[in-house]
Amino acid sequence: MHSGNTLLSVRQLSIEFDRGDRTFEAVRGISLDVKAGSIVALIGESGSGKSVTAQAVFGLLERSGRVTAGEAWLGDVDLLTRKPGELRRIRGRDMAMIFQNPASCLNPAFTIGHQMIETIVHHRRVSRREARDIALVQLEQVGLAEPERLLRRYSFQISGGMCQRVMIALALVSGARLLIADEPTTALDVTIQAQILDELDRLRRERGIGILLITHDLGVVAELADFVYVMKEGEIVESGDVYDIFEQPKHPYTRELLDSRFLYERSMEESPSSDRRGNHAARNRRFIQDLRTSKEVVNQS
Ligand SMILES: Nc1ncnc2c1ncn2[C@@H]1O[C@H](COP(=O)(O)OP(=O)(O)OP(=O)(O)O)[C@@H](O)[C@H]1O
Ligand code: NI
Repeated sequence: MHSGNTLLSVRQLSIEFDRGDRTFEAVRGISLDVKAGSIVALIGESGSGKSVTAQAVFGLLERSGRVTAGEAWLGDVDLLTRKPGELRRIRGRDMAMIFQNPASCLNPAFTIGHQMIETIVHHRRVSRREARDIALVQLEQVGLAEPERLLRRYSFQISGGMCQRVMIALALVSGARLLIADEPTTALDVTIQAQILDELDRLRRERGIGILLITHDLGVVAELADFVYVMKEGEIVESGDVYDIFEQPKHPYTRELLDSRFLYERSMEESPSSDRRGNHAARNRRFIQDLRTSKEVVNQS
């Protein structure tokens, strides 16, 4: 599963913020890889440095922050050494990022259509008319009905789930190979969450896109991710195949993380009440075993 080629390779990345007269080291020498066609989860407690890592790779660190060491290779380009203009081009063409609050990334001053067509014209040598057709196809591909109508609407006129799909469509029109998703479903209700996650899974399978997924939802990690990195206080404390991480967490912090949350609320509802008194870790392990069995069945058929 991990034999595919590496899309993103982060090496020894360190990030610092100015805080008044002091500096704060938010990320300390982390390394991670994302391969084509895989979903790599970045998990860890709040404030551990997941989002700033994503922002640094994407070239969107706030002004008070800076990369003090390290490399981030996208193919044979070190993103951290590129000039802003060059980075913008790469960002549009080779990688895309979707955020927790999609509405904030779409511009409320322009229609969805305007923004999609601009993006397409910017990245491909096509006329606006052709760009419009591409936009329609792409919106349909991410499961949006009535794309014609959608093109005329503004971000504040559509639901969060639709907005997130538009963001994914926008990411795709540029032909991105790498997608960074920072808590892409946190702001959405459960049914819509599942649909968006299915969409990400499909992108990975059908387009071979590599996805770096930041999430607090360990159930999502168990179901979708191939590989997991665990962050704590700016460092990666453990990494491994998703099954290994869940079945045999080595670092006390990972164990704590697994103990602290039941992996999948749905299974919680399905399990008999006596089961609920068992400890989280045991139930999580059982959940992972079931998942592994069901995935193996799918792979064999
Ligand atoms: N602009 C900023 N200025 C100063 N410190 C910052 C800034 N942005 C982030 N930090 C600090 O960097 C650390 C890492 O933050 P980050 O947002 O990456 O955490 P996270 O792992 O994404 O947490 P969460 O799960 O809550 O999203 C935190 O201590 C945070 O306070
Ligand atoms: Ni974050």
